[in-house]
Amino acid sequence: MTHNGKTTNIGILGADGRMGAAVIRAIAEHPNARLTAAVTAPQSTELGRDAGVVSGGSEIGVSLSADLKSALNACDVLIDFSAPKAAIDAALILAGTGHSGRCHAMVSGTTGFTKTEDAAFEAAANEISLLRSGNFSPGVTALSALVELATEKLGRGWDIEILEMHHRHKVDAPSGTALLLGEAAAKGRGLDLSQSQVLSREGMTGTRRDDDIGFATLRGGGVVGSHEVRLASSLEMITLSHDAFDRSVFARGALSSALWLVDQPKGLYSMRDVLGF
Ligand SMILES: NC(=O)C1=CN([C@@H]2O[C@H](COP(=O)(O)OP(=O)(O)OC[C@H]3O[C@@H](n4cnc5c(N)ncnc54)[C@H](OP(=O)(O)O)[C@@H]3O)[C@@H](O)[C@H]2O)C=CC1
Ligand SMILES: O=C(O)C1=N[C@H](C(=O)O)C[C@H](O)C1
Repeated sequence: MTHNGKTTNIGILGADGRMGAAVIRAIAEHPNARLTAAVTAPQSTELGRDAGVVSGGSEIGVSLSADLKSALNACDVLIDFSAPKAAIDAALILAGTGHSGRCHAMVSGTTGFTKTEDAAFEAAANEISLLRSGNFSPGVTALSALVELATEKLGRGWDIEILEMHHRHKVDAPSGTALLLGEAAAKGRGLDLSQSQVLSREGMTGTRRDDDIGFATLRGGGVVGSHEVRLASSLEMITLSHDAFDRSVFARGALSSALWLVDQPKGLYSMRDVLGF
């Protein structure tokens, strides 16, 4: 992907988290991106420290701060890997009439939103350029297109089940990626995911309904992110799967998305728009 040689100023929300650190490292390696703001939670013990050092690299002259409004005056685009409340607060400030700062674009990878929170967050896209994805890896973006194609072509008679495994520190389930793949499967089959999803199973569940889309969640160790979509008929089964080996794959995808988004008009975008799937 080309970036027409200009330098884009980037702010990161969730700067001292696992993904925040990975994004800061990715920015440091990119010739057309510059970190200009690093925001974390008010209670963080890292406040005031240099963002480059906190991310495990060398000093870059940007201190970690809890001042989101100042950060939004210092960047062209905000990359968010934090928590649902923090992400929604940032989107509301950006979209609000009181915001006159330079930033009018936000890339968000935060997961774990309720349906109500999803709607509140995405409403910001009426005023700003907002790109969100449950997974910024090119591989998962391709996988979601493959899942949609397979479920569309195979049609009924193939049961859809989605399995995910993540590290022991993850706080939400099912993962944003599992839900994204569920949306793709539902779209291909012509279903509404909110009507079809079975997010977990326990006890006397009864038999499976034809249009169920089942989810299963595993947590353990340092697993970066593994997903499987199983399509099972009575005679055979297809397994479409993806494994992320390193968080840098998400960080680089989010950064490419941010460099793409700054040139887009306001609206809601996904990784599939960035990669042309
Ligand atoms: N879409 C994708 O490709 C990917 C998405 N994710 C998602 O990104 C999110 C973050 O993941 P990860 O980095 O592993 O989690 P971490 O817990 O390591 O990081 C989250 C960071 O956000 C900070 N934070 C919390 N509240 C606020 C706030 N109000 N303002 C500013 N910062 C805040 C936390 O600070 P503190 O610790 O002090 O609370 C922490 O530094 C999760 O939702 C995860 O699912 C993760 C990987 C890839
Ligand atoms: O929390 C994580 O780590 C990840 N979260 C995202 C998700 O919820 O799918 C993406 C990735 O799988 C890692």
